[in-house]
Amino acid sequence: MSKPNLENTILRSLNKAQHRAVTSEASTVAILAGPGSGKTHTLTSRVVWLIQHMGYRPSDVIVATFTIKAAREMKERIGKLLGEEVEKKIILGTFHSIARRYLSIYGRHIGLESKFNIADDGDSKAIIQRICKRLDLKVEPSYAKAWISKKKAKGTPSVNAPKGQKNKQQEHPDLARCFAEYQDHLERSNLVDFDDLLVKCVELLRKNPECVSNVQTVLIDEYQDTNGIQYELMKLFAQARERITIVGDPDQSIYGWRSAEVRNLYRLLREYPETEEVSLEENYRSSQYILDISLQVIEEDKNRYKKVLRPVHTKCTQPVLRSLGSTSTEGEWIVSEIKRLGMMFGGMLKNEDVAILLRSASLSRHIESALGKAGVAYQMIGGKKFYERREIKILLDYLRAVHQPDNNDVIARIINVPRRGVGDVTVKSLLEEAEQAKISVWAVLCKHCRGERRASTNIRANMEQRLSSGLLNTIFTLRKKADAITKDGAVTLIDLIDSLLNQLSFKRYLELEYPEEHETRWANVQEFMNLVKDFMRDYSQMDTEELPEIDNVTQTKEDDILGKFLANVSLASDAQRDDGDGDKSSMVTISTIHAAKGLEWPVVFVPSVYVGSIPHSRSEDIEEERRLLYVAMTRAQAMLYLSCPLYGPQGLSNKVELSNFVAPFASKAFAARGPSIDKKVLESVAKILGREAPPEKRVFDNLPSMFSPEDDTFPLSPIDPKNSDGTEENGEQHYARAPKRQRKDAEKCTSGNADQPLFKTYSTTMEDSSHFTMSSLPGFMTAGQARSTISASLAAKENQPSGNKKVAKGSTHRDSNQKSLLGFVSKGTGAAGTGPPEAKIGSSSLGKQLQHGSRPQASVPIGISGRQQPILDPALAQHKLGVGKRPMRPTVAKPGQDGAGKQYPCFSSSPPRQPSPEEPENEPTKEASASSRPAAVFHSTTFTTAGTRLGVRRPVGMGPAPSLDRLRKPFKPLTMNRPKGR
Ligand SMILES: Nc1ncnc2c1ncn2[C@@H]1O[C@H](COP(=O)(O)OP(=O)(O)OP(=O)(O)O)[C@@H](O)[C@H]1O
Repeated sequence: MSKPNLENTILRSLNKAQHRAVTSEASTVAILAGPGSGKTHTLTSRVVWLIQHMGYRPSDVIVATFTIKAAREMKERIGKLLGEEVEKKIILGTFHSIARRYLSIYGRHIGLESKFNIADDGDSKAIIQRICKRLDLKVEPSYAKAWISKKKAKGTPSVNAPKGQKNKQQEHPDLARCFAEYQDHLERSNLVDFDDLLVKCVELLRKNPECVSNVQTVLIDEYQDTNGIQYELMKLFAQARERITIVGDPDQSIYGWRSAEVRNLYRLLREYPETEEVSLEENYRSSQYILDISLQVIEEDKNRYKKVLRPVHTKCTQPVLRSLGSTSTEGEWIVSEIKRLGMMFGGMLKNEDVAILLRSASLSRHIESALGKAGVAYQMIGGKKFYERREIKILLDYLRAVHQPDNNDVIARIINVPRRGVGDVTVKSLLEEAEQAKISVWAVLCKHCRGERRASTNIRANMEQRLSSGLLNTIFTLRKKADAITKDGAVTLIDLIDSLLNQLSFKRYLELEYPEEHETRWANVQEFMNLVKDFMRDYSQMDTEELPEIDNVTQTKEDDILGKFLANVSLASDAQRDDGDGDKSSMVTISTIHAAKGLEWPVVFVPSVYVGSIPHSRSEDIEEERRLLYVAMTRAQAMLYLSCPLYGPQGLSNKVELSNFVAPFASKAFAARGPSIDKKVLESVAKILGREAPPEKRVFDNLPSMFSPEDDTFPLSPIDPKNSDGTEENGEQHYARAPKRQRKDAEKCTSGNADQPLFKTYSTTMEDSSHFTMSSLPGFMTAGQARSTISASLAAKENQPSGNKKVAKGSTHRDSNQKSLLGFVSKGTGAAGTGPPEAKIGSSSLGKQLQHGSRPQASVPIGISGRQQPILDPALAQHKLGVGKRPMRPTVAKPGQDGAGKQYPCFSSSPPRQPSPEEPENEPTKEASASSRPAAVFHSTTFTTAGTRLGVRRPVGMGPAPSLDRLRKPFKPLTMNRPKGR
């Protein structure tokens, strides 16, 4: 590309403020702007401008980024504009990589050999542990390591010469001693740790400014996250000409725990008073709704550096704050919403367009398991998949060994965990010995410990002793316990794992092995316990897995609970495994919020927005937590979903409250459920993403049968089991899972109080089938319904009045307060008003509503007190739909009706009917629309009956596929009116 052309290309892609920043001739330029305002874009353009237009040599330009990913992306963008040859000459990378480059070339000047090695985190930890032990220092090695690192990161004068500077440390004198010894060790070994890369580079450039005498300009990305030593380094890089450009956003400073200093911004403006400040005020990333709501969150921080941020995009859809009953329901809802969006956007939104951003990696388990169950591929950024985390792997290995000790690999992995002084050589010789004797390693160990085999040279007697008192005893004890596990719960899997944790002193083990992150790892262990609890609850209902008995074929009763648990885990982790060669682009991204910085996705979910999660219970800086939520929300381009369960991962003992960062405006600013997707939404999302909206016909044609186009599969007001019937025990069952036996649950529900929404606020055509004439169609009845119908039919023949009598089993008499099917038809009567109100999400409502398990259950009309009740009113029992009769055209909305009613993309199992002029009041009200459901699903019976093939079809006479707008016409009950509120 020729020079003027390139300049044009660059400048054309910029708005006015960006243009000013890119072409500024000031020595120091500070671009301070909000998320999505094009800071990175501007910085990249400035690099190109300075090289192309100002004629700087690429090798005289330093560009420092915060992450390797950001460096890579910037290289790519610059490479495209200037060519790879030019791009390669630019000194572009993270602070650490740039520092390493200088040290390897000029390190000799400060006594550093050019071939120095880098001590990684593990090396540093081991060195410090050895020092503390050797010198008997009275400090925790982990604390000492963190202390040393902090000292270095701050860039204090002591960092270069810690030895002998006794007055610098207020803390324990042993810390200073440890620091000095550690530094001494690194120097003797020609090692440089991560912090030293920066510290030594500062030392080099202070003493030898000529090393950077060529540097024309220095540009820094994500400036708000630089720490003290990085600030010093920036100044030293730029010392020859003092030309610096920084881009940053104080609202996105989220690395305080890594000694990042927001104060560096003020320091820069103070030390370089001539700095030209440019603010970028247009947000190109997010919809207006997303931006507005994110700003509401951050503006609560009254001490922040205020900036203007205007959306360039339209409102699009209102961000969602969804209330769910439990963390597992939350995971399931996210998956259902991802799938719904995929379908309703006709393939325009794919899995790779979705990110689930978590405050802490330990929250990922429910999400991972829901995605795994649904077969949705995902990738993790900023954290390992749950089952791959070290602490979880160890526990699973132990359980596997307990279950099947002859598994050599497992024994080899745990033989020295926790440390038992068994090295690789011993393990190798054990494996060889086992192989020669053709027995398992476990058997070899047992023989050694019983004295039946002589210790080989490598397996010394004292080691045998250690193994027998450690590994062998642990496994033996646990095996006994595992054998005692029974389904009745006298000894449970939880007891077994508790005992395992005790035997291994696992918490202590994590503290010693992972001094800096033992709390997170222990949180994962607790999460693992929750997983086991979930499994145990499910297990008690696992009778469905039994196979029917066959004559003369003996069955073995499967009561191996541990085995079943391990098999479940293996299957789940297999579903979660990255397919190495698979198409990574079709994966949903799960990321920590920290790791999502600087990135963007069309759709973003932020689960577990509750106090304790965000703000995090262990965080010391509440405003940094607020900024984290802000960063998460502003990653979203078109659609943003926040969610909050009633209870945290520990279940009923862990009731949570909506995060105070969103609570004050939750009810006004957020929608309570995912948006309806119509043509307008399709087009506005497409516009934001710069994509082509799919034709409506394609969307429509591809909707599968039994598909609900609305976010209505989960209740808007989840039932709080602790409030539902007063007994926590029941609640626990309720909360844990949607009970398998829906009848039982329905019975429970009928005894609730009318103030609380005992029923789910959603339903499907299938579940409400008993309210439709469809129930009377052949092949669409349960046995119970059939029995009731027959009885009802007989009763109708006898023309018996329903009366007020109590209903006996099998009787066709209705209870006095039970509405007949016709009762539902008559307007304003019956169950109207007893249904739950539309959920209002807010601090007051969240967590107070009742929660109803995780999956839809059959709803039962209020007043029907048990399964014996007739499902159909006698008068209607004889009502038949003529077989083969074509369903009529669904109700067409009248002009002036808004879209608040129900949508109609597919067909109900019930035949549609023509609008009736007598029934204007029966139009669903806004309230009713939440609880009535879209006629979005249909049953294959519809098609069988109508003599059509399976699949989404338009009824005869409907003409071409309706547009999505058309589909959004208010739902009208098809053959009868249902009371409001249901
Ligand atoms: N002038 C512009 N016109 C159109 N799109 C732009 C413009 N400037 C930036 N963008 C687009 O806006 C989005 C956000 O840009 P960028 O990532 O540079 O923002 P940022 O300020 O660095 O965001 P964050 O601080 O959140 O990381 C990108 O998709 C980018 O291509």
